[in-house]
Amino acid sequence: MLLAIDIGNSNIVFGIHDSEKWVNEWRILTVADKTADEYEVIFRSLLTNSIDYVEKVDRIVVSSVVPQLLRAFTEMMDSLFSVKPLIVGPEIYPMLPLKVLNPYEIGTDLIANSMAAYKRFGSLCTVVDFGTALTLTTISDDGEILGVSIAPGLKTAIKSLTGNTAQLPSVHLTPPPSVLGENTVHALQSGIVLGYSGLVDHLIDLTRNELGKLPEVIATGGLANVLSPISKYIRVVDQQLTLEGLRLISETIELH
Ligand SMILES: Nc1ncnc2c1ncn2[C@@H]1O[C@H](COP(=O)(O)OP(=O)(O)O)[C@@H](O)[C@H]1O
Ligand SMILES: CC(C)(COP(=O)(O)O)[C@@H](O)C(=O)NCCC(=O)O
Ligand SMILES: [K+]
Repeated sequence: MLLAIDIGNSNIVFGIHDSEKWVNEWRILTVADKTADEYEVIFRSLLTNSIDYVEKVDRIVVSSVVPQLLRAFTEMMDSLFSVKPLIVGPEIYPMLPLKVLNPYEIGTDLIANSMAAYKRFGSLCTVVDFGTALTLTTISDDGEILGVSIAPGLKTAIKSLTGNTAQLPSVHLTPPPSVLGENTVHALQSGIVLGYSGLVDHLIDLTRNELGKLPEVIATGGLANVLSPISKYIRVVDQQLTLEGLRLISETIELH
C-alpha cells in the first residue's frame, strides 16, 4: 500500500492507497516546530487505529512546502516504516511528464497538483488551490507548467484583516445575501467571498486572453467548496487532487 503525505502550511494531509482506491485519509494541523517523536505518536495512532497500515505500507511519497518539517518527517518515517520515502523535489522533475521551467521556485504541492490535473485533462488546464495561499497553476497542452499566481488564501486574508483592525470579527466563509453588505459580517463576506470569486475568475479570464484558449479549471484545497458554487469557471472540485498527484508521481518514478 502507498502512503502519500502532503505537508501544507495549515494542514498535513495523508492517505493510504491500496492500488485501486484511496482507502483512508487524514488531516492534521501543521505545527512547524512539533518534533519527529510527536508526529510519530500521531501517525502511529492514526495508521493503526482500525487496520494496521504501518505494516502494510510498502511505498511512501511526500511533498512538503514547510522545509523545517521535512527533517522531522524524515526522522519519523525512518523510525516508523521500513521503506525509503520518495521526497518530491527538483531532482525527480526530469522523470515526470511535466516541463518545470523554474524547479527551485515552485512548491512541490503545485507540482503534484499539476501532475494530477494534466493526467486528468491531457490539455491546457488551471489548478486553483484554496490553501493557506490561493494559487493558480496553468499547464499547457503538452504538459509544460506555464506559470503560477499566488494570492493570500481566504482564511489568511481574513486573519490578516482581523489581526490588523480593532473592530472586524472573523466571519463564516459563505456568500452574503447581497454584494451591498448591510452589517459588518455581510460586508466582510462581500469583500472576501464575492471578491475572491472575482479574483479567481479574473485571473482565468486573463489567462484565456493571453493564451487564446480557455483552460479546463479544477479546484482543490481545504476551502475549494466555498467559492466553487459562485465562480463562473470552477466546475470541478477534487479534494484529493494533491494526494492523487503524489500517487502518480510515485508510480512514474517507480517505473523509471
Ligand atoms: N474540510 C475542510 N473544511 C473547511 N475548511 C477546511 C477544511 N480542510 C481545511 N480547511 C481549512 O482550509 C484552509 C486551507 O487548508 P489546506 O488546503 O489544507 O491548506 P494548506 O495546503 O496550506 O495546508 C485552512 O485554513 C484549513 O483550516
Ligand atoms: C505557494 C505555497 C505557499 C502554497 O502553499 P499552501 O497554501 O498549499 O500551504 C507553496 O506552494 C510554496 O511555498 N511555494 C513556493 C515554494 C518555492 O518557491 O520553492
Ligand atoms: K495544499
